[in-house]
Amino acid sequence: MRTTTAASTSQHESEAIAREAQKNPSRFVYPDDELIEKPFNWAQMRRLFAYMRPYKRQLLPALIVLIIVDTLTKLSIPFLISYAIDSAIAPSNGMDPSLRMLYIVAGTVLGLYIVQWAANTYRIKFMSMIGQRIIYDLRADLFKHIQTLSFRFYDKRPAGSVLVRITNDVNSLQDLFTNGAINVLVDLLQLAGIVIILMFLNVKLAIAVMITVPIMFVVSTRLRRHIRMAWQDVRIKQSRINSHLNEAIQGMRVTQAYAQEQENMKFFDKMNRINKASFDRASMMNQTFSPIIEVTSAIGGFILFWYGSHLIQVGAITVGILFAFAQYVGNFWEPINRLGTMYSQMLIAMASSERIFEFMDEKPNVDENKESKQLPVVKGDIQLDNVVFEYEAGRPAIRNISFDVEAGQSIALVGHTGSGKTTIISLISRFYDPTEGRVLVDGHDIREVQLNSLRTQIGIVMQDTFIFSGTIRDNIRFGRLDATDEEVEAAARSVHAHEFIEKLPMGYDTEVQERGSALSMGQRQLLSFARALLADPRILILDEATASIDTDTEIKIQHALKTLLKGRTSFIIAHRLSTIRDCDRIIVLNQGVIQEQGSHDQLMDKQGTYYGLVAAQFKYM
Ligand SMILES: Nc1ncnc2c1ncn2[C@@H]1O[C@H](COP(=O)(O)OP(=O)(O)OP(=O)(O)O)[C@@H](O)[C@H]1O
Repeated sequence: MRTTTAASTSQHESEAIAREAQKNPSRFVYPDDELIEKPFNWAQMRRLFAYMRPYKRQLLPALIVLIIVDTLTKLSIPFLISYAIDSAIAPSNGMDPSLRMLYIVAGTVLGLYIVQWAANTYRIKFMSMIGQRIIYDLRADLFKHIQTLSFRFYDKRPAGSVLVRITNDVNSLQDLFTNGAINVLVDLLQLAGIVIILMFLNVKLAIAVMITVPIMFVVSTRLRRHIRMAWQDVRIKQSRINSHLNEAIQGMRVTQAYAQEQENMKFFDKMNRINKASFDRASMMNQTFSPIIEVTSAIGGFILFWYGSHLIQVGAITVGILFAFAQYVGNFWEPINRLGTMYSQMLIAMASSERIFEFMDEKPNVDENKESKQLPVVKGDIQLDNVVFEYEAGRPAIRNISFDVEAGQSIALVGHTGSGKTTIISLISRFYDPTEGRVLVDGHDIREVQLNSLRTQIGIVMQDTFIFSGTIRDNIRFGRLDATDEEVEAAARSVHAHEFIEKLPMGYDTEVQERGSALSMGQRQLLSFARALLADPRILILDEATASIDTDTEIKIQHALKTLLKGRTSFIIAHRLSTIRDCDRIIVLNQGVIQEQGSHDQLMDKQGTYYGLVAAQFKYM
């Protein structure tokens, strides 16, 4: 009954969500969240199990010992008991019952149980240790890889959906590695052992009790696909919740400022309920495995005792053999049941590993190859040669941009919002590759040099300065990790950050929270100036970097900027045009093309777009 209720509730909700999704698609649909249906994939399993390879040496001997101990004890105990029944309790050959023999067998069985218990305890401990290491490796690999992925990758995906793959998807593989993998071997071996022994004891009875196995196999095979799909659906719902949570937490200030908490809660609640319904459905399907096994084992038990007692009556088997059969058949369902659980675990692992490997196979759009050479220390000449760039195919953000910048020059990029300023500096930093044309630094096409050697020579100060959790000192030192404390302080002094840092409770050792929420925008900006100065790059990019600094600080910083820019090629994007007056050249962009360029005075004389922008700013001052 419950299945129907949960399923119909979920369907009802899904329809409601789908209707809302049509009205507001961007909040629901993430491009990588479509249900991917692929057949059970051995290549993928092999790839996953390749993570066990480094531990092969530790794993193999322990595995062999454990398998032997566990399987042998499980297989020999019923045999011993059956022997005790037939030769010590109720001898079928007319001899007297032997109490001594009974004690010996009972003692041996007890000993075997103890050995089995010890082997199992060791197996669990050992596997959980190895399993944790494998998960650690997998997570490290994934993180290492996503760090190499380009801006295009992150443009397409919400941060939460990336997060969920590193956390949830990797976690869901834990069970597979800590319990599953090794159990499969033990269980398969035990099954084979039991079948052989049953056949050896009595072929007819063995066939009779195993008649139910093919029926069970067919039923469970049919269930497979549904279970796998259901678990994929759960992951998708979870990914959506996480993506939404991430967005909600980041946008909490805006939510509270607009008093939209209730609206947000309603939205979250809906997603949460859908997630729960999806989980209920999947786990319910999962649970159908056990009842199938139980019913089948009950039928098997009935056949055993019905046909077994008939065989005793006709003298084909002894009571001891029937007892051994009962024990073995009991032991037979146990591994099958576990294999069923294991199969579900594999299905979950399939869904998760599919998503993990999808990320791992994602190639960085901005890549280097074996021929990429180290960019030598540059002077700072920059050339854009007929550059076109499209974020989305067919919609160029910039078109046919060409300009030459000599080392040491300062260039301002000016233009209305969306005119392509940030795009140009993203191309110079090689966050993206041009769709057409080339970007050259000191005559080297930047696609042909190693990324690291390029980026270490470029310093970028963005408007939305990223402050990491850690001390103020750590944050400045992020520019150059081997800088001494004195160098950190000197950089801070040069950009007038030292004054406010000194006033903080612990000075340079003050801990700033993630994203520097306890610092003002202007203070964060000063920190990033110090960070850039410390890095001492040949090329410096300031993207709206002075926008959040008050006029008073700005005057101070203008001097600091002069020091910062001296001898470096620099690109400055500023809406506040007073800050770029002294630049060697001002490039005015309009809808992705260069409209005019020249010095401040030249452009003012020309009375074109730049003149219009300056006049407009004056008017509102
Ligand atoms: N990640 C992106 N994906 C798709 N389109 C983008 C992306 N980033 C920018 N664009 C588009 O490219 C064009 C140029 O954007 P760009 O950010 O370079 O403008 P900008 O001059 O720096 O604007 P602003 O002054 O507002 O920062 C715009 O039309 C913008 O919508």
